[in-house]
Amino acid sequence: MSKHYALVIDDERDIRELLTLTLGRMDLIVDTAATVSEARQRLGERRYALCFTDMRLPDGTGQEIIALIAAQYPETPVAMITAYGNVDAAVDALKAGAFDFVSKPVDINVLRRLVQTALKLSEEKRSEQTASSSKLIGDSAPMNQLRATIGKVARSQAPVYVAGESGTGKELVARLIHELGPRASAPFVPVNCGAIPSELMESEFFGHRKGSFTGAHADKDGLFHAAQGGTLFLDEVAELPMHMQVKLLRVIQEKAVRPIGARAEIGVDVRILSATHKNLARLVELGAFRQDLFYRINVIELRVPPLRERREDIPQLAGRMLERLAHDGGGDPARLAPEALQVLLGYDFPGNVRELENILERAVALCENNRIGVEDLRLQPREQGAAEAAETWANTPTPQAPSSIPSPPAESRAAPPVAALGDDAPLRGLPNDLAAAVAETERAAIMKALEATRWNRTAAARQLGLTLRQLRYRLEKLGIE
Ligand SMILES: Nc1ncnc2c1ncn2[C@@H]1O[C@H](COP(=O)(O)OP(=O)(O)OP(=O)(O)O)[C@@H](O)[C@H]1O
Repeated sequence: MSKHYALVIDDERDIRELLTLTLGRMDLIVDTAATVSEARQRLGERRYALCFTDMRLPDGTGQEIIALIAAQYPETPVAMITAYGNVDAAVDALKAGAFDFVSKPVDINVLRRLVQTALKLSEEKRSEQTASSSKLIGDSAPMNQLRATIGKVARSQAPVYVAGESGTGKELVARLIHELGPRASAPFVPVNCGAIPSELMESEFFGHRKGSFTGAHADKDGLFHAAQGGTLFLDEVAELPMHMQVKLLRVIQEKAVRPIGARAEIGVDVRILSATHKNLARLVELGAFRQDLFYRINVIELRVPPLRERREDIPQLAGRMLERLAHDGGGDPARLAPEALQVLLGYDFPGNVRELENILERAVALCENNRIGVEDLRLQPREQGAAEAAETWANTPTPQAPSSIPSPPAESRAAPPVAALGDDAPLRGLPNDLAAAVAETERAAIMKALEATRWNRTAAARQLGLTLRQLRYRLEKLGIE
């Protein structure tokens, strides 16, 4: 049986020694920490089966430790060490998320039971995690090959660039690389580079010090800090503005960040994974993405194949998705009529696995007697969608389709204007009506694009000449689900 590690956090040496000795007799290997910051460091270094923490520590509280573990190492159960008879403290600890508490002086039998339960708990949580690793569904040759590659790259520390069309599962792949690697017990921090306003990017990535700019009311840690010891996943990396590309390159090279307003740099140990549905190499050729950064993040390239290149995965994917939908809704899984499956097998899925999910979710809501027929899929005969997706992939950026909503200039991207319509907008004179008319035209154009792309927002945004973030903003504003 493999050895289990426990972490004891207490500023009293006697307690640390006593617990080390006692837990050692229960076959646990014990590390100790006397402060919150030491504990943070230990936790980043290995995966613990169990953790004990005192309530009051020189630089913080046990509650902080519990919160940290719950957020970043959820598979590790924490027990609070409390003073004998201090019921309130014990209750507070449990409320804060501790799985149990031990009172001082420590009763060895109580401790033994606690350890047994904790180890069982930790095993259960771990197997839940492993189950999450098996989320990548599909037994086709390309998927099996992808799985094998993921296994290999997970062990390395090299940056990986995950390429593939929208909805193919790039984020899922990035999560697996993290979960199967040595950083699994540290955080996986996904960040959608297209969703952060350009002017906030530096602060989001590197953090800032209080007072370093208007609105910096308190110190803030950045995403690199949040991913310390773990993995930072830069999704939609092609959306990074040039000035951030330069800064990011520096951080990757120096392995250090300097929060805005800070004097000193802070060392960061973060593995970088990145992805985009765009053709990054092509963007480099076009001068829209820095070549040096491209080489840095693209040490290993992994391609996630579109669904139409692995149609044999469709039945299994659909089956598992219907089970999940039934589980969420609390009934039996819906069944696909053979003709409906046939239609799915022949469809090109421009929005890939995400689109299949959407189609099935809608079909489950529409179908009768839990049986999904062809009509419940609401698929129009043959679309050029897939051809379009593939073309974007090859020729990024695609020529913008004539659109009634032109893309706003870069500097206005943080807060897209309510509308930026052409001269043909139906203007009706009064200011109130104008706003309503603009909204109406905007809604019509968006709905048209969404329907044409089967509600694939990324593809719809592209068709409208908007970034995904701009489209999301408008959807929210117009109250479109
Ligand atoms: N092989 C797969 N098995 C199970 N689920 C999958 C698979 N591939 C994708 N999915 C699911 O499809 C959805 C889209 O996946 P994901 O967000 O990883 O795609 P993506 O390529 O990152 O998309 P985008 O480029 O739009 O960000 C998710 O709900 C994901 O769980």
